[in-house]
Amino acid sequence: MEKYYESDADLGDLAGKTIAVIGYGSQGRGQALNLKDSGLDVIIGIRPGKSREQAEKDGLSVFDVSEAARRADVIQILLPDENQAQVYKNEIMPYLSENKCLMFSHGFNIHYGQIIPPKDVDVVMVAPKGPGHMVRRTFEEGKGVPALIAIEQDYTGNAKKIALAYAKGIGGTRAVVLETSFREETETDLFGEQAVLCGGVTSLIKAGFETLVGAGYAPEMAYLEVLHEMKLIVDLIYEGGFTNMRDSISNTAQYGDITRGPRVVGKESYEAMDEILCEIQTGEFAKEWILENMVNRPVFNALTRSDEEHLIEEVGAEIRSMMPQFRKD
Ligand SMILES: NC(=O)C1=CN([C@@H]2O[C@H](COP(=O)(O)OP(=O)(O)OC[C@H]3O[C@@H](n4cnc5c(N)ncnc54)[C@H](OP(=O)(O)O)[C@@H]3O)[C@@H](O)[C@H]2O)C=CC1
Ligand SMILES: CC[C@](O)(C(C)=O)C(=O)O
Ligand SMILES: [Mg+2]
Ligand SMILES: [Mg+2]
Repeated sequence: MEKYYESDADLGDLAGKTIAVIGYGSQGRGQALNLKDSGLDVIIGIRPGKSREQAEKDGLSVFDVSEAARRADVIQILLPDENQAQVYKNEIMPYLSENKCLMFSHGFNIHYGQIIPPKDVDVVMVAPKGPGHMVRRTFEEGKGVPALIAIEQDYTGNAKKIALAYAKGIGGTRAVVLETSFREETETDLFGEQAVLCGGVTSLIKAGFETLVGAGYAPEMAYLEVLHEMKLIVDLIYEGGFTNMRDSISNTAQYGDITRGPRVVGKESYEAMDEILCEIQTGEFAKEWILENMVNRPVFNALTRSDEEHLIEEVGAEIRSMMPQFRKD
């Protein structure tokens, strides 16, 4: 894979260009503030509401989406994936004139054909591999979150330079920028969040918690054991891989880890992962998610509510309120 660092990217490639960040949520805010601090000309396209108020409070130039799209040379779409196609069609496409650059941080809408841009624009991706709040926090600490770039259309011949300059502007080249394709980013990102990072982890934590509480242990004990300590263990893996984590834990824990772990994530889990990946590759998941939004998200809402009401959330809120590190005041 091609890898890029600070010296491979030139902020000058965005000199004189206006970047419109469309949407001011997790990624929108993080990326826009970093771009501004990098000295680039950034404006925000957003509907009236909470996000718009926040962007104004942050001192950014704020416009309706269509006006921002009209003014911009680079249009970075950071709306929820499920809203992008409609906003694109009504408020962006009419202003997407020749030579502009259409940018994404996730390939869903391009890869699954929900947005089909005209041929006379660049279409690129700059996708930080981390939550938007961390994109901002890490940048403020003088570091960066790794990012992916992908080039879907290179009409101007400058698409890669623009993508690299943008990645530098948000701090990505301070870590590393990898070049991929829209397909590879979309499929791996969906798989990662469903099977491992979000779906896998929350299901694992819930299963451990329910097993301990079901066997009569105190919910507070179960929470500290399977949720609170999760971050401490994952931090060690993040910093230096499995070996680093295993250097830190007891030999008893390590023996339990390597002999019992594969029993928890066994054949059935591998089969489920294959199935989930297949649903992503065939577009079945994308179709399900698009249709779910068309009928006002009955499954999304019911399952979210049920998890919000889970005992682990109640116990967690109580325990965190006792710990100074979690107090917001
Ligand atoms: N969350 C993350 O960390 C990551 C996200 N991505 C990708 O980045 C993109 C943005 O995701 P994310 O940052 O999570 O999105 P959020 O849900 O956090 O924010 C979406 C923003 O879009 C605005 N918005 C929603 N609908 C409209 C509309 N119809 N017109 C105008 N503005 C609208 C929201 O404003 P309002 O307050 O008015 O609702 C909000 O400011 C997605 O493609 C996602 O896959 C990629 C990597 C990580
Ligand atoms: C892991 C979830 C994510 O893919 C991300 C923060 O990278 C997302 O879509 O939010
Ligand atoms: Mg992701
Ligand atoms: Mg994602």
